[in-house]
Amino acid sequence: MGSVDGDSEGLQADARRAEVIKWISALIPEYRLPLNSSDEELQELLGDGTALCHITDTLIPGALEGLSGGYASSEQRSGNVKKFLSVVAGMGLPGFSVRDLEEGSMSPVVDCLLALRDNLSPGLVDDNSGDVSKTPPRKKWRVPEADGSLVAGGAAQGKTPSGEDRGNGLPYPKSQQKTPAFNGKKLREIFQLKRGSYADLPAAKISEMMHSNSLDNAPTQSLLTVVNSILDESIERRKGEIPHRVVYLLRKVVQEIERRLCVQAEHIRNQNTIIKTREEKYRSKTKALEILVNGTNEENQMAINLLQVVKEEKSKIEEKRKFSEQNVVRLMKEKENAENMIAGLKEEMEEMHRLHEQQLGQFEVKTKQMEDQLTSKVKEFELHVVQSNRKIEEIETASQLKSQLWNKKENIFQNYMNSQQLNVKGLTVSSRSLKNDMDAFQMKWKDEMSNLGSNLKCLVDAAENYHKVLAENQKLFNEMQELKGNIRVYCRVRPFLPGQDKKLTTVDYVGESGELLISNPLKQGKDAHRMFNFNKVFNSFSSQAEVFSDIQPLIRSVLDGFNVCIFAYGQTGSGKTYTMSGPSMSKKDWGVNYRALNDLFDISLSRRNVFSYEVGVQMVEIYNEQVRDLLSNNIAQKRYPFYTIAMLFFVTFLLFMLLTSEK
Ligand SMILES: Nc1ncnc2c1ncn2[C@@H]1O[C@H](COP(=O)(O)OP(=O)(O)OP(=O)(O)O)[C@@H](O)[C@H]1O
Repeated sequence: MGSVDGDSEGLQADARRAEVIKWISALIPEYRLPLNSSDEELQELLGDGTALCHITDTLIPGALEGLSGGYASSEQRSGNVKKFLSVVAGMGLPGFSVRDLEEGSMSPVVDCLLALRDNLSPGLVDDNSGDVSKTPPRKKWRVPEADGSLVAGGAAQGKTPSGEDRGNGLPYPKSQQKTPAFNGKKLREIFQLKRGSYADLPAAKISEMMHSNSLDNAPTQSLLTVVNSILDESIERRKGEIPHRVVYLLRKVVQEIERRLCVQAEHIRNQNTIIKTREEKYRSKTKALEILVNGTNEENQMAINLLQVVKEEKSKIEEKRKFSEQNVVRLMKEKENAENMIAGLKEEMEEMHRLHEQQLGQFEVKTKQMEDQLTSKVKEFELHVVQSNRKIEEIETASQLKSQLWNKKENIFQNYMNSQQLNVKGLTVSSRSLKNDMDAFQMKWKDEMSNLGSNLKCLVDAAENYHKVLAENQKLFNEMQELKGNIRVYCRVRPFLPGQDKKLTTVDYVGESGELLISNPLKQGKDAHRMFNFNKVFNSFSSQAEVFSDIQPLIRSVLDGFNVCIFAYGQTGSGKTYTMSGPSMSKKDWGVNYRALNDLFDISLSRRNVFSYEVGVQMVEIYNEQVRDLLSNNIAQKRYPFYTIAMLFFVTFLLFMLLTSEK
């Protein structure tokens, strides 16, 4: 029987564990486990307490936050499991020890969780009994006995109507905590009432209770017990009404609870302010520490720099030390050399001393000999002196005579020298003035030469530029001529000759742009008027100069190396000779030929410093297919044959007359 009992107990434990697993899976799907999971698997899920905290947080949001605040003891903060256990204990539910969970004895853990489920989420219980229609048991308000924190019977009940979080317990004044002695007698009586007896409370009793301060002094748990009891009673009675006085009592109790919750909320706000102030302080401290760290870094950097400088100094000192060591070695060598030298010098000195003494002996002997010689010579000299004195006297008298003579000569010479010096001075003055004149002349000459050089340079530059500009100008000019057209046709209308009828003109209109309208009165319609277009039409009043002005630019092109041909064409008497040569030799009447020659000479004259031109003339008349040289006086030579080669006509042996000027 014992083993059967054991098996049935095991089955019960499995079923309970499966229930717990099912509940957890329904509550938090991410913790889903197979229903037939073992104790070990459940232990693995719940072991670190995270899942337990998660479950608590889901069921009672904010319950764990309260525990980490000022209402939880230091032991309760140590771990997630302890937090969970503190909440469970606060709700008056059976708990388990941390060790149970650590050692894998899951039975008390399962019991605890099932109790929690029954207490907080009965809706999640899979009720197989079919009593689904039953009203789920109302979640009850309870106050944890250990720390006095208030725990709501459901997640939704953790909030006040204003949305303020009231999930945490209200701290009671010390005088009120777990001291039923403070509860009034009336209230104790009410708390001791059995279920179903609140409705029957006499109004006088309730009123008395309301007027006393028993509600203010009552612990929150007692107040909640009253609320729970009244609500339970109202549920049990179903449609039965709650007496008005009980409702009044209920409202009063609820108001008291709300007041306490408000006080608690205020307290939490104060705590928050304190925490923020502390946070602010910590921030400022952190900043100060950062500044300190920065300062330390700078000092470190300075120390490193100093170390660097010290290293450099050290290396310099090392170098100096090496240098001084080398110096010492060198000085030692020099000392040795000096000592050797001193020894050599000493030897030399001794040798010299010896030689000196020898020479001294020789000198003494020589001195004696010399003294003897000197005394004999002094005697000779004395004799000589006497003779000399005599001679000097003779010479002095002779010299006096000579000096008188020389003085006379000197005076004469002095006079001559003075006159010569005056002459020299005059010469010097004149040579100086000459020299100054020469210098001034040289300076002037130099200035003029330099001016001449700079002018010459300017001239050369100008000439170079002139050539360039001239070339450019010529190019542009000839391009312009080309643009105007290589072949141009001008028309000149001859005026009526004396005696001609002026009314018979056929020229109707002469346009500015070269249009010429000719009318023919003999014809009708379209043929009565004919329009001709030329480069330009000169009317009967156009002067010789006007006609030449349009041809003039081409003459310049000739001197720039271009070939130009100007010829007049027209019937007899139309004015060709008039236009090309002119009616007379007066300058005003000059035709194109004379004006062209005049221009050729003018331009060649203006360019004479740059170019030299030769101008020549040939004059030919072709009349009745006969060529005549108009410049030749020889009548026999006047006629020349045509040679026709490829449609070009060449005239040979023409007289070429070189011209020097237009005259
Ligand atoms: N523009 C003019 N103004 C005034 N008179 C003109 C003009 N043109 C021509 N004449 C005159 O017309 C006459 C004929 O001119 P011109 O001799 O020049 O003609 P031509 O064409 O040379 O004749 P030909 O072919 O026979 O030699 C001349 O008396 C001349 O003075």
